[in-house]
Amino acid sequence: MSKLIIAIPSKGRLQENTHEFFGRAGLKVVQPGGARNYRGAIKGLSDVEIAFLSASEIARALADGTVHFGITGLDLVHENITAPESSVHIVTPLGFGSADVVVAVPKAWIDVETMADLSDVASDFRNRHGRRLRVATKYVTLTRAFFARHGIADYRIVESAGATEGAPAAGSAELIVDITTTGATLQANNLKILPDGVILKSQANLVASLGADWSQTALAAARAILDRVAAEEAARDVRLVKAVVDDRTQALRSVSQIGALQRFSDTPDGHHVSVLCPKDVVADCAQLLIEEGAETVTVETLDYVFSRENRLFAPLKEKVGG
Ligand SMILES: Nc1ncnc2c1ncn2[C@@H]1O[C@H](COP(=O)(O)OP(=O)(O)OP(=O)(O)O)[C@@H](O)[C@H]1O
Ligand SMILES: O=P(O)(O)OC[C@H]1O[C@H](OP(=O)(O)OP(=O)(O)O)[C@H](O)[C@@H]1O
Ligand SMILES: [Mg+2]
Repeated sequence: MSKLIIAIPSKGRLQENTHEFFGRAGLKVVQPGGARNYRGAIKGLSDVEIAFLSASEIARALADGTVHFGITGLDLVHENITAPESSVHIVTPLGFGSADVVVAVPKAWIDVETMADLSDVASDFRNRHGRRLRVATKYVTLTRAFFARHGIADYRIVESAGATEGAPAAGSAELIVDITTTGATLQANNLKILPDGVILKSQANLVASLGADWSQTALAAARAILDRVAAEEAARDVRLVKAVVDDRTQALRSVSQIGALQRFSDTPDGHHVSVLCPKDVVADCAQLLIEEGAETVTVETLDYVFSRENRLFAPLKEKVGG
């Protein structure tokens, strides 16, 4: 009878967008215990519990199986979870929290343009100074794996909890691996990204834990949540187009040729058409319907498009059984 537990960021960059994401799906997150209470609920879904954690704690909770779903950055999934493929399932990217984990070196290193150049510098550095090149980062796991892939072994990691970009100027490291969005912080610290040194392109994701207790209750609640999320995502890409035409069958045939247009509903009179049209070809669709005799074509934005098949739930169910 265990409830579905969803971990969402309690603070930081992902918090606001996460609330917007739930809001769009028609899900209202409530904190009955007040803003400082770290447990919450979703209005109307009694089998769901919300855990408010920091983005990096969410990645660890997913790995441990103490929560079923979590919203966190892909960077934190790969940094904090030892074998992500076997312990979590990515349900869907969420379109916010975009940032790249990158290798950045001082701009003054004009001879270093690639990871191969960095590899040469690392060997030289050791020979010349009798100590290893220092890389400041909080992405220890990602850095080790990436440097190994580039055959770089002559370096040492200096763990940095914050203000990593300041390390080279402060003399505590020669280069850094850090997260960047606008590049403003790197720029301000006279650092440049190595073009082939982009380790990971991250964004916020809805992630499921494979190790959580997926009871029938939890699975049913997951389905209810993912139905709404999938329905909202599907609605964003289409418009409902309506018209009265000379010949319905003929008109449907015509508009079905301009892309993934699906027939939406049947009407008995043979003249009304109402179709779901990909939003970027709406004007073409309207034109075709006018050619098929329509005087007026109306276009509506939809809130949700629910389907029998849920493209988000099916792959999850496959993995967690049930
Ligand atoms: N410009 C950015 N700088 C840092 N993180 C960003 C940026 N843009 C998006 N993010 C994402 O935000 C997430 C980190 O958010 P945040 O710093 O709030 O959490 P945290 O690191 O868990 O918190 P704390 O640093 O207090 O432990 C990461 O997944 C990261 O990819
Ligand atoms: O490329 P930019 O757009 O400049 O963003 C990147 C910077 O933003 C983040 O720091 P944040 O301000 O979140 O502080 P933090 O180090 O305490 O997380 C991150 O750690 C970088 O320092
Ligand atoms: Mg942070």
